[in-house]
Amino acid sequence: MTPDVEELLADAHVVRLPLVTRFRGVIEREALLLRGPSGWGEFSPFLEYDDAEASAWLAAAIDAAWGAPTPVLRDAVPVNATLPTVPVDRIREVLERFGEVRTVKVKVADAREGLADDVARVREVRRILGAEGRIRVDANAAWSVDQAERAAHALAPFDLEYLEQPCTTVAELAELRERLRDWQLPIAADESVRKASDPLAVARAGAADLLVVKVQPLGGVARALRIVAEAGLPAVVSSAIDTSVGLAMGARLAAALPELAYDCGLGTAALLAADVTAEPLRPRGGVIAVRAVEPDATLLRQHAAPPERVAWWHERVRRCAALLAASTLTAG
Ligand SMILES: O=C(O)CCC(=O)C1=CC=C[C@@H](O)[C@@H]1C(=O)O
Ligand SMILES: [Mg+2]
Repeated sequence: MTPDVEELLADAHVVRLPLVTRFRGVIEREALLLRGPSGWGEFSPFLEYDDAEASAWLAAAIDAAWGAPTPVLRDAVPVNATLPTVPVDRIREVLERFGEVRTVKVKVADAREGLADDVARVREVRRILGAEGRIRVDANAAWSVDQAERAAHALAPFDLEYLEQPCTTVAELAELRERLRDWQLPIAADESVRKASDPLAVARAGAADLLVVKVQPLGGVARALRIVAEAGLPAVVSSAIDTSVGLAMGARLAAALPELAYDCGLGTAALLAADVTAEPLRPRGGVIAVRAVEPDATLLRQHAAPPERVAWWHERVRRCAALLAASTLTAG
């Protein structure tokens, strides 16, 4: 059932949550939460995204709040810690927020820094985790093929689990994968899946060893499951720095995947200084639970975005809903 826009906005709440540290250049996260007959959904495309891109995120929120829930195969999902580009002396404090995790994703290739900063951060994470820990790095498409190859060499002593979206294009990823063939350093595709007009192109080109999948940009759990199945590659479910409502959507996807070989990037409630529920989906013992999340009315009020931002989000929902009505994305 596809609700009309008035139904979508009938029980919608716009929140603005502080982060504990800068991430993607922001220190606050805005999200619109909406309630339908199946529960709560989150609509939180980043502010700079255009309506065409944001409308897939709305389809995911509608799927969560109005759709039939997908059957799940597990009740907990192992997660990684996510380390933003903080100075080395803050690493321990940020990682402690995630509790006991065996895997850390380190953000690298920040435009304000150089490779030496990335190496220093990864070295410190390896020191903290010990030899058994797993470390992956995420360059958010910032490197050229040469830069990525150089970084792979510089980071080799720290035994990386994989390199996430080192370069922008599928062709670049394919070339890098070829150059790293003897290194046994897998390449994960993130932006090449979630921002691509064809999310399967990267798999078809043999340009990645695994996919990072996010429920909102892929248009919902069912659509993400189909993409993973058709790609035929291992998948890591990750958040978009969601509130606990969005993380519950991610946990449902992770819990529905037939195989889950990697820890998922769903521990990010630990990066929020506030959440919409008194029981956030924060990692405990290296996992998050697979369960529904009900926002707390007091917290929704306490973290309500200013009226002009609420109006902005409502308009965005209206425009995206119009786009969805004209497309086939909500058809399943
Ligand atoms: O995967 C994780 O560990 C957490 C999520 C995460 O890193 C991201 C969430 C949202 C936007 C992105 O910049 C970033 C990513 O690229 O994976
Ligand atoms: Mg990424």
